[in-house]
Amino acid sequence: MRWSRYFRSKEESDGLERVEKVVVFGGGSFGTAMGVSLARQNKAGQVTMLLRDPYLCKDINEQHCNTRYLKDYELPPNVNATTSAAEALAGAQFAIHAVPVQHTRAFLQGIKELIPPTLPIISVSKGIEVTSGQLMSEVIPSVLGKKQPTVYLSGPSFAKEVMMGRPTGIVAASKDKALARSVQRLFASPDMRVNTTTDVIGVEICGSLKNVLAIAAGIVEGLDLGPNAMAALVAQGCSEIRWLATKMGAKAATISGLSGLGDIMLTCYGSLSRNRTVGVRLGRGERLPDILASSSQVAEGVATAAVVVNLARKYRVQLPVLTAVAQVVDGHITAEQAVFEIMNLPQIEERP
Ligand SMILES: NC(=O)c1ccc[n+]([C@@H]2O[C@H](COP(=O)([O-])OP(=O)(O)OC[C@H]3O[C@@H](n4cnc5c(N)ncnc54)[C@H](O)[C@@H]3O)[C@@H](O)[C@H]2O)c1
Ligand SMILES: O=P(O)(O)OC[C@H](O)CO
Repeated sequence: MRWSRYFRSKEESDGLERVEKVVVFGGGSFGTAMGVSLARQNKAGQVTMLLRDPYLCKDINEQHCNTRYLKDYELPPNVNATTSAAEALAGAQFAIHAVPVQHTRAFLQGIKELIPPTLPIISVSKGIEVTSGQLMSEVIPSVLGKKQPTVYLSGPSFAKEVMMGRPTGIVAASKDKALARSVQRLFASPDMRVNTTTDVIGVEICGSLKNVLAIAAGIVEGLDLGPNAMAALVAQGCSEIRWLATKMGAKAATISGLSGLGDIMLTCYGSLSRNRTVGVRLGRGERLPDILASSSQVAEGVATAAVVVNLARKYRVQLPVLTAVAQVVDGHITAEQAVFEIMNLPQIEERP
């Protein structure tokens, strides 16, 4: 028997019963994209997005378009939106959490009384909370309780590519292997492959730090330093992420997998990356407040960069590239000064 037929028959034998409803927290580009991915396959009878903006709700419900974040794409008819958490959560069997990390705690605290304790939360948010230094796998349980089922989705996945139905590979990380497999079956499609892992820390720290490295990659692009410099920078950044992630308990397979190397390559080299774009504009001399004010979309690496400095200190790891991003983002040094300082660090032996 061909392996593909074997695995297909196995999946079909224990396939997920069709999900009647999925709620999406956060009606931005990725929450929309992942909800649409389910709605298109009719894997979820109804996808309801919980938004704050009643006007955007109206556009989604009447024009079938997320006119603010994905205006060029039509939404399937089984995607709707509401500003009512009670309405959004009613009957939902999974929740996709796509609210930016820095706003997650307040958001969840505002609706936690309405969230059933057995509702699986599938977090797609990538970053580290500045106020606590916590990953999403710490923030969500700290608000909803440690028994709330949670899965953390990460990997090389631009929202627009998902909306276009282009092949995408991601990782579903959970300590609950059966839950990770359920989420794998929920999102798996001819357009989306979903690996599973129990290495939640590894998936989360890689997904968070790659955003910081992408800002550095953008700076190299913005300064027009060329492909040699870009390759050297990304390689150094990969080492720094490996050193820190390993110290934090990440598995090597995760670091070299989709949520690590895969997402690093996509975000550092992919022009769709918001984090990379922030770096490009910093490299061209724009001020960070002007850059952030000009976009309605989040670049999680800007906030996460500040936390990297504390993590480097806590785990006693030298992270010259990742910490330089924090200094540029804070305005302590310019992009040019960051490059000068890194290039003039002592010449060293390659570290494992
Ligand atoms: N866009 C992508 O390609 C992509 C891919 C993978 C993962 N992600 C991650 O998904 C998360 C969401 O990113 P996005 O791209 O959808 O962001 P976005 O900027 O497109 O949208 C953010 C959404 O969060 C909402 N929001 C902001 N502050 C809020 C608050 N205080 N309370 C409630 N809602 C609030 C906004 O209204 C908006 O709907 C991020 O952590 C991002 O790193 C994004
Ligand atoms: O646009 P970015 O930089 O937030 O990256 C989006 C996704 O995380 C890519 O995997």
